[in-house]
Amino acid sequence: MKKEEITILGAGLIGTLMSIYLRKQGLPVKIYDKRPDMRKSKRYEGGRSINMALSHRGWKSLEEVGLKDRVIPLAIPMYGRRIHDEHGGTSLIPYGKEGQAIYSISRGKFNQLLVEEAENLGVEMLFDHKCEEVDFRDQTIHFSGPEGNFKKEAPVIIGADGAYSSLRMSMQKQIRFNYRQEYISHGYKELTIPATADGEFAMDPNALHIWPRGKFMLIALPNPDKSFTCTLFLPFEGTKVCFDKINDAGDLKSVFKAFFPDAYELMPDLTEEYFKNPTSALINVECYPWVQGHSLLIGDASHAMVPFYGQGMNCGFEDCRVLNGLINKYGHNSWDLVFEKFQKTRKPDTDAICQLAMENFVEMRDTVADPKFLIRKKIETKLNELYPKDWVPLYSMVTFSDMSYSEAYAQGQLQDSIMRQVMADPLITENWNRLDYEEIINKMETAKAV
Ligand SMILES: NC(=O)C1=CN([C@@H]2O[C@H](COP(=O)(O)OP(=O)(O)OC[C@H]3O[C@@H](n4cnc5c(N)ncnc54)[C@H](OP(=O)(O)O)[C@@H]3O)[C@@H](O)[C@H]2O)C=CC1
Ligand SMILES: Nc1ccccc1C(=O)C[C@H](N)C(=O)O
Repeated sequence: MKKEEITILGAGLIGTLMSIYLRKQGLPVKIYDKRPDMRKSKRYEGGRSINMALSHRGWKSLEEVGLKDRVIPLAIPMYGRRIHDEHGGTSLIPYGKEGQAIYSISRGKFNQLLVEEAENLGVEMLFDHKCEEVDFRDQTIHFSGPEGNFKKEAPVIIGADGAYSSLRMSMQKQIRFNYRQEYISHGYKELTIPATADGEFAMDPNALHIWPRGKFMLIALPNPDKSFTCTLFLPFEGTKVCFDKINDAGDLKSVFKAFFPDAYELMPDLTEEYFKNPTSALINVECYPWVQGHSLLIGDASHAMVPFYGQGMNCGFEDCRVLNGLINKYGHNSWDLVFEKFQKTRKPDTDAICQLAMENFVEMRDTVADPKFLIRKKIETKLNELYPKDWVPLYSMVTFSDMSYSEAYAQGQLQDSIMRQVMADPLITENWNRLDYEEIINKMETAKAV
């Protein structure tokens, strides 16, 4: 039987990785993207990029398509969060066990690598082509491109066209399509800590730096050129420190001097960058179903999450691996079945990670600065050492395993309820090392059985 051509919308990280998976199955694939070819234009240099943190789920997909070794040189390991206090002091909180790290990677070069690999495998790439609308009655796509507007038949469509997906917008016009979007109260601004005059990193390169300040925070992730991409997360308005109240170089300087004094010293271009770079918004999108006829949403198009768990890309890469597994299992001509199974199995997991991503914002900007957070980390690390099968910290389940996100979420809730009881002891700071760890595990097992 002739193999149907698959049309992918979006040449971002997810669309390109999906195309690589499909080509490896011998399927014909075309990708359309509304932007110019990133190899010829400076696509992501808009001052609105947040470095991503590649972790186990992402690496697993890259390994499966044989790309892990080519991505390693683009990525820098970060073994923990380096917390900066208001006086310039720092401390490191490890992410997991010794040697476990998340990897800082910037979007531009990584995306280029995936585009090149896709093209080498025979994927046809059509840049400057915008999907205007999908008509599900006859599976056609309306494009605008350099050759003008045209309509094209597309027997199988995968929408990887991001948080503002055009495929999803067409689905929204169908009946019984559920959609929810939420802009959070905070926005973000990209800033830079450049390499030092002698070409070195200005801070510890193997950590994700956080300046947690309660309602707001600054973070910095390392780049291979020895600079750091920093992201300032502030409320848009309504608080003492917010984007609305920083109107000139003086306002900016007083905020940075008061709250980020050590970072301030390392940012010679702060004023210029701050007023040049846009302030961007952060959106969470949930929708369902993801399927209409032979069209399917994946990646941010189906579940755009806030960036705080560093899982958006990892989750999207896992989407590709799961979808590829289903195609392998049910064959190239069972799209109804494959798409249905995909959305049913995947939706609870993406709901869980969207929720966790929201919650991790509070942890990063606020909780990490509480000395009790460190004690709790120590207790959970010890529980994991003593009972590695029974107690794995939530962060590790999400970041260093491929246990389903929904299972990790449920187990995390359970562990959280036990830890709240443990932490309620007013003498916990002194007593944490003398706790009855077996009793904690038993409590958790009992709660699980209920
Ligand atoms: N670090 C960052 O700043 C960002 C990181 N990401 C990461 O990437 C992950 C995966 O993103 P992914 O799902 O690939 O989505 P992306 O937004 O990265 O990629 C989607 C691509 O589709 C293009 N597109 C949008 N609308 C259309 C259209 N109508 N027709 C054709 N092309 C279109 C987008 O262009 P355009 O961009 O112009 O809309 C973009 O190139 C995210 O979860 C996140 O982790 C994503 C975005 C920003
Ligand atoms: N890449 C990011 C971009 C923006 C905000 C957070 C991240 C993270 O990766 C956070 C990390 N997982 C953490 O929990 O410390």
